[in-house]
Amino acid sequence: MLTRAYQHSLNGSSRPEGLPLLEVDDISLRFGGVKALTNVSFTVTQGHVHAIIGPNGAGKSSLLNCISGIYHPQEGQIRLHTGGGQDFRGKDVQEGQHLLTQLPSYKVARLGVARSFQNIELFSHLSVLENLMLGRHIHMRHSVLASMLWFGPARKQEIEHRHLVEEVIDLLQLQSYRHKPVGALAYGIQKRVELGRALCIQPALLLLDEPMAGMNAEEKEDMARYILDVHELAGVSVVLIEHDMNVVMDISDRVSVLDFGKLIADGTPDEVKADPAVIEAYLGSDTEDDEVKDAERRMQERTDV
Ligand SMILES: Nc1ncnc2c1ncn2[C@@H]1O[C@H](COP(=O)(O)OP(=O)(O)OP(=O)(O)O)[C@@H](O)[C@H]1O
Repeated sequence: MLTRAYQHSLNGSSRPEGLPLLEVDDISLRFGGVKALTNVSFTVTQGHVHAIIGPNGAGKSSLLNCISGIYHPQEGQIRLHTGGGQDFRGKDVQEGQHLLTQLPSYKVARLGVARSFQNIELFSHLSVLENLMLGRHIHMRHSVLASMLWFGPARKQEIEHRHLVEEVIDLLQLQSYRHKPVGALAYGIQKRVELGRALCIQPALLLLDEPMAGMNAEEKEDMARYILDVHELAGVSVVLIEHDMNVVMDISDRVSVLDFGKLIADGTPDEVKADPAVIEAYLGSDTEDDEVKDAERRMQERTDV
């Protein structure tokens, strides 16, 4: 629940809602003989929560790594669309597109593609506030040293960033943990801090890799609510990998399904739930023999180069 009016927009994209924000266009990624992704295409729309689901080893993390510039697919393109609206300062931004597949990960991050990882990647000895402030470094013009010395423009900059960070703390209800070292917090709270740090970037697109992994039912429910707040109140577009189908179906606008590196379905949660290919991928064949044969067949398909 929001407790006050926010001065800063946390959404770093100026694309009007409903327009394509990210286009994954026919990408294929191989590791030696293993086809991690084969001819995968789909579009993420501005203002959507877009889930990527699939059984273990389906290629979900590889796909997220391709979007964030950690992996570079051998074939295909990923385009991030910018502009065509007003940025968070109210300035008109011309429409343009960036080929993420040609950029190293730090340049993809500078375009506002923020991500969280399956394992918590926070500085455990630093406080919640310090971890969140680190999420702002991408926007800081003055050096960390100048900020530490706390003079002139560096001080002004620090105060401005601190305001935004306080709004993220408020949105994610982290007030009571502000000065606690992250390592001392419960797992579910640490995952929330990680979400907060990604949000402090003012992302154009937020990539979340299994934000609810390892959580109990109550923690999952909380996290789902915070993701919805990030989406509905802050207007941030989200790409989410998640194993819990109930959560995915509840909070997603669109779902893409991978199986053995191929896109087998792409649609609304209801369309995907009713898709026979998805049901087969999740439930497998009727008998144990069929299951083994099916797994062998699909593994063979995947390693045929
Ligand atoms: N760096 C790598 N080197 C070699 N093979 C890799 C690498 N990264 C992924 N793979 C392979 O690519 C395939 C897809 O793996 P990926 O981790 O993307 O799947 P996933 O759907 O995220 O799985 P999970 O749900 O278990 O996290 C697997 O066969 C995996 O072993």
